[in-house]
Amino acid sequence: MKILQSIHSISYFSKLFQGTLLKNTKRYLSTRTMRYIEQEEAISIDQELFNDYRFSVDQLMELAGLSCATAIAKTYSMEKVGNKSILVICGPGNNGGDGLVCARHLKVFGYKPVIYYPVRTEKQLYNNLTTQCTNMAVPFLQMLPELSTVECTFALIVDAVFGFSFKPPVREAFVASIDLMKKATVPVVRYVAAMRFQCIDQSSHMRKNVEET
Ligand SMILES: NC(=O)C1=CN([C@@H]2O[C@H](COP(=O)(O)OP(=O)(O)OC[C@H]3O[C@@H](n4cnc5c(N)ncnc54)[C@H](OP(=O)(O)O)[C@@H]3O)[C@@H](O)[C@H]2O)[C@@H](O)CC1
Repeated sequence: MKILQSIHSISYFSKLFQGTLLKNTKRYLSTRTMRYIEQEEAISIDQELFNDYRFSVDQLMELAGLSCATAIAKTYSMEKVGNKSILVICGPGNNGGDGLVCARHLKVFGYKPVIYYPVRTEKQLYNNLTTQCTNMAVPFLQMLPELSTVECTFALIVDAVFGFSFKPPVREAFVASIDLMKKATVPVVRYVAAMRFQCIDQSSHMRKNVEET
């Protein structure tokens, strides 16, 4: 599960978009060539943001979701997406929260996000985020759509399932979602891609890493 273990904290991206460079991040930005960072590095960047810079989870999550939605809008224009929807698959943790924020901003941008959020964690933060989506008419699916439905209904999938707290193996509730993303021919967007303002689609890289799960 290399790609999941190395998924960046979105808070990291947030800093980029806010033009703030923290000490732990400078070493990742020394050249224009970006790379994946490992799970522990992502955690330490987040710790720095929380402890030294006193950011709150809500703040970072908002920036994370907005950054991801912005990256999607830059990569997949409304013309490219056409009349199709965007499937946002959310996990039970903060990465899933990032996905909920991303969906809300996609809606504001004029896209048609649809959320699949199979395991809801009872926390005020997530409850608020789901309420915001509901009130903004972003639909929540009760069931994961079939692959054939995904192919004809959705322009892309946003993978907001796991972040750096993922521990293999994937539990039953998310096996079908991971499997769907492996099989789908529509692009699968991961947060890691936001860094370069381009999204990882069904490239061999992404596919290879997903298959490592
Ligand atoms: N730090 C921050 O505040 C911010 C972080 N940000 C983002 O959040 C990400 C880190 O967030 P996170 O720590 O909540 O972890 P994340 O991986 O999203 O979810 C953990 C959940 O998944 C579950 N789970 C684990 N393994 C599993 C498995 N095999 N199969 C099934 N379930 C499994 C696990 O369950 P548990 O093990 O606790 O029972 C728990 O419920 C980070 O990468 C970045 O994207 C931004 O929002 C900015 C603010």
